[in-house]
Amino acid sequence: MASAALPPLLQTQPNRFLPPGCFGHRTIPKLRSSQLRLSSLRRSILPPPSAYLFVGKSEGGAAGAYVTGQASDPIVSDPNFKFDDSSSDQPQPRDLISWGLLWSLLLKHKLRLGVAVLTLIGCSTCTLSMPLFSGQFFEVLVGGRPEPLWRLLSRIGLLYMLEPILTVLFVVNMNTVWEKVMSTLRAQIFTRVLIQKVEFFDRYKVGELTGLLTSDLGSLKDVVSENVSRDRGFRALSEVIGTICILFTLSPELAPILGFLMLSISAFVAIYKRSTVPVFKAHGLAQASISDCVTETFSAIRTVRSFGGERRQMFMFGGQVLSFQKSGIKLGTFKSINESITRVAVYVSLLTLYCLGGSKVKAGVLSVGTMASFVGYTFTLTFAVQGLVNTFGDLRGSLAAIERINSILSGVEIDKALAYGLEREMHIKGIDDENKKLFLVNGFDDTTQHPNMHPRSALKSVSWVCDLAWSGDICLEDVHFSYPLRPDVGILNGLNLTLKCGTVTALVGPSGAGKSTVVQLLARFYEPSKGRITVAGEDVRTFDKSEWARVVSIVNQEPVLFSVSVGENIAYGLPDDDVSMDDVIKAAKAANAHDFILSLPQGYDTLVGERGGLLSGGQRQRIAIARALLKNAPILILDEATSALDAVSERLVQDALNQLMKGRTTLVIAHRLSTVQNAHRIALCSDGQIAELGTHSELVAKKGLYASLVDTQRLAFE
Ligand SMILES: Nc1ncnc2c1ncn2[C@@H]1O[C@H](COP(=O)(O)OP(=O)(O)OP(=O)(O)O)[C@@H](O)[C@H]1O
Repeated sequence: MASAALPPLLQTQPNRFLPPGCFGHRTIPKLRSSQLRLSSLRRSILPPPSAYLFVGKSEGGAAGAYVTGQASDPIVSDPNFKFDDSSSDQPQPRDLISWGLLWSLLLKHKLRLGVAVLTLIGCSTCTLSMPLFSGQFFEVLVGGRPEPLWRLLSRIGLLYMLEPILTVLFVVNMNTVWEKVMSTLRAQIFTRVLIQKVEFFDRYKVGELTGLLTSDLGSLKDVVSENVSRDRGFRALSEVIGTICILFTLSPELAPILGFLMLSISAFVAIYKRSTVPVFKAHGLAQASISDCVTETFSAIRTVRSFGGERRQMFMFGGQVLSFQKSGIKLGTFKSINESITRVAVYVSLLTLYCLGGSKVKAGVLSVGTMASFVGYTFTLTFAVQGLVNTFGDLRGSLAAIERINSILSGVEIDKALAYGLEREMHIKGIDDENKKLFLVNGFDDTTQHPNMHPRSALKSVSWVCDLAWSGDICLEDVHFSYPLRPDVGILNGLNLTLKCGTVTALVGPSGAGKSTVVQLLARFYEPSKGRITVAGEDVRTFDKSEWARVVSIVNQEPVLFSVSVGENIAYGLPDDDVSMDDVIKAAKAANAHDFILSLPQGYDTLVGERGGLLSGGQRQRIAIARALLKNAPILILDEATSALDAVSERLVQDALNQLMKGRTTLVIAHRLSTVQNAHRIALCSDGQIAELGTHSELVAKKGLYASLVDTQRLAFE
């Protein structure tokens, strides 16, 4: 099909294939006051403003043009386009968080940064002037300075007034800039995790990923927000530099003593820097495993209870707490050694200063005032150097956190078909608010920020995927597949299966045969390693994944609900649209869920608890069906959707499913063969292939594996 003949991506068109009673998401009216607001569920990630008109060239010379400003999607298709995710379009891994990136994010707040720098100079100048005024004060007292005392005191008073005002301005501005930078980083890292391939989530635990966004980014945040006080961070640095300059001006002979102090401390800091990295790293990892253990324990609390696993979980948690404690103590020891060495260096310097300076004052070479200033500056330097060392410690922790984030997220596991589709949508569905700006960062990530340069800009137009799915068969052609984490184990070995349009195909077979794997491939959580999946003859890889997600609905044994209200869970069927309450109720009625929802304490506003834990299995299932009804996708996958239910719930859910299946291309996976005997076709999957195919009676008559499975189940029932 030529892309030019395709309907524009944004064109609002009623779906001619909609079964009666279902809801086309393009035609849902705008949000009214009585409608659900889904702001808590909706998040947007948006493109660079510069990207509204561009022409790109994919790697390997595949040309692709993409003009988003015209509310259409004439993505030029390249007949030679290769669907190889693994080779040519893989960018070289590079650090996700780099100094360059942080700098470019900071520069987005030039004005505030400018104010922060000026106020930093101002308050540091005030601080640095104080010992000088103390010296003058002593000079006036001993009569070495002819200035009246009140004039000097009024100048000191002005200084004392200015310093806190400038400090407030510095802290507020610096903090605001950093908070904004951190929000952008958080949003970008969240997005980066979100668009990883599914195997990434097989590899990393939720706790580890949570740790990236909480503790790791937290330590990066602290490096500035915890270091804006007087004796830390930039102020400490400016005070160290300023103090040394003043000391050299006041007394070129005494200043080298303090210079030596600085050198020795800097040398220590350098050694400290090298030696504490592994300790910080271990500390961060220990913290991540604590959060991992907490997440796992509490999310599986019922399993823990039912097995009496509390003691085991306690010991597991205790072990992790102890290793966190161990690394924390080690870290503390490093810090204390550092502090002591700093202090020793300062005390030695002070003592030297008293000896040398005292003798110079006695000899009349140095005034009492200058000597008093010198002592004052030594203390200023003491605090500033200590603060600087602490800041270096925090910086070390942050560098270790950045290293952790980079080591997890700088790989090349981005699901490019998903990222590209998401990005393309963001070009179109702009939301002009602060939320959008969080994701609008030029140059943050090559893969997601420059769709014009993306090899996938050569993908064909996607706007007709829905039409194809409503009208064409789905074919799995010679599909081979191994899970990325177990590449040597072949799960599907040349599987061929056609899901005829608008009919129900059941996939049955022994446990481990690969039935759910077929579902994962149809949902495009993974792509086949060989062979292809087509819709009306088109390879599904020609469509971006976010568009494909709109045409496939999955209802499985354990539907996951979000911890929001019942209504919002149903409306999640169309997460990007404003869904009216009427449509939610219609979907709930069709799913046999309306009556029980009304009996809940707050009806559609009742919160369902974490993962829907406040509802029964059957209720959760019917809400999931209502959600799928609202989604109105042409392809429906039911993966053991009723297997966990009792007889009454099963009947209610089955009625709802019958409603949902009408007119859709449906794949049903079930162990209980009685639930699929009315399917138009039954495919028996064995060893990653379709071994038998036909209607129930055909397969029973064949007396093959299916017939023996039926017999086994009948015997078990009797
Ligand atoms: N994410 C994964 N990574 C690695 N291997 C996996 C993964 N998921 C499933 N497998 C393996 O793939 C094989 C097929 O699993 P699949 O879930 O498709 O079987 P099934 O036919 O649906 O089984 P059942 O009827 O018991 O649900 C199994 O051996 C399983 O261990």
